[in-house]
Amino acid sequence: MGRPPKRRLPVTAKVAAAGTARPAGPAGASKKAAAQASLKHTQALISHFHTLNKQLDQARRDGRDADVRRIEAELDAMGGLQAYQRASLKGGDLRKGWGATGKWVLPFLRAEHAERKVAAADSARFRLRLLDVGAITGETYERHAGFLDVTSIDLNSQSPKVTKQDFFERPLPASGADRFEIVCLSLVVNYVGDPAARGEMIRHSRRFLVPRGLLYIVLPLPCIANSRYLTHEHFVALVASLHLELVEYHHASKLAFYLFRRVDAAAGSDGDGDGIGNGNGGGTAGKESSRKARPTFRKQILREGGGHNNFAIVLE
Ligand SMILES: C[S@@+](CC[C@H](N)C(=O)[O-])C[C@H]1O[C@@H](n2cnc3c(N)ncnc32)[C@H](O)[C@@H]1O
Repeated sequence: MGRPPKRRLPVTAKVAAAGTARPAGPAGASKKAAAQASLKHTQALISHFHTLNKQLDQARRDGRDADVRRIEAELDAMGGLQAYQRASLKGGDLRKGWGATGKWVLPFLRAEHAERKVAAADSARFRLRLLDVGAITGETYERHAGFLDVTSIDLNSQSPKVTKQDFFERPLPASGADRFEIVCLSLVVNYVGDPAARGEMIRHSRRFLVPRGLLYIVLPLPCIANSRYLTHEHFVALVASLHLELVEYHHASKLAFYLFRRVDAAAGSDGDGDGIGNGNGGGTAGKESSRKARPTFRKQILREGGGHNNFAIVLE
C-alpha cells in the first residue's frame, strides 16, 4: 500500500508557528530534531484549528446548525481557543522568542514617537498609545513601555494584562481620548475565517486611529505572495481604499509586514471610509452617497493556475 498523500496545511497556519524562523545553530542534532518535531506538531494543531474555524464560519453563514454544533464540539474537544493560543505562543517561542512580530515595526514607532512628542502638551511624559488586537499574553510590546502606552485585547485573554474583548465589539471612540496612535493586527486578520469579516476588521481598525495614526498588519507571507485571490498590489489598493496609505512594507521569509497611515479625505471627496466621521471626536454617520462611491474589493482570481492558496480579503 502506498503512503497516504501528504496533507497540505492551510496558508494561515503554516507560518503562524514557523514565523521568521532561521536555520538552527550548532545545537545538538537530537535537540534540533526534537524542536523540529515540536514545531511540526504545533503547526499541525494550528492548521487544524484554522480549518475548523473557517468551516465554522461557513456553516454559520449557510445556517447549517447541525454542522455548527458538530464543529464547535470538535473545537471544544481540541481544547478550544486556549489550545490554539498555547500553540501560537509555542510557535512564537520556537522561532525567535515572543515578540518577533513586533520587532520590525519598532524603528517606525520610535520615529513616530519622536515626531509626535514635539507637539505634545507634556512632551517629557508623552507616550504613543498602541492598541494590540489579538495580544494573547500582552508581552509583545511590554519592554517598550517607556515610549508606548499599550492597550491589549484578545478574544481569549491569557493574562491579566490583556482585556478579554472581541475587537468587533469594542465601543467606538467617544472622543480623541479613546483613539490610538497605532493599532496592531499581527497575525489576527488571517485568524478570521470569513473574507468579508477580514476586510471589516481592517475598516474597523481605522475607526480607532487618531488623524495620521498608524495601522500595523502582519500576515503569513503566502497570504500575499501565493494566494489565488490576493496580491501585494491588490492588498495595498484595498487598504488604501479605506484611506490608509502605505508607509512601508517588508516581506520576510515567512511573514509579510505592512505599515499604513490614516489619511483623511479632502472635503467634498468620497468620505473617509470609517463611517464615523474623521475628527478626534465621536462618530457621526458617513453620508450614504459617499459610501456608495467607495470601491468594493470582491473575491476574484488574480493568480491563475494551480498551487495557490485560497486566502482572500473582501471589502463590501
Ligand atoms: C495567532 S494569534 C496572534 C498573536 C500575536 N498577535 C502575534 O503577532 O503573534 C491570533 C490571536 O488573535 C485573537 N483574535 C482573533 N480575532 C479577534 C477579535 N475579533 N478580537 C480580539 N482578538 C481576536 C485570537 O484570540 C488569538 O489569540
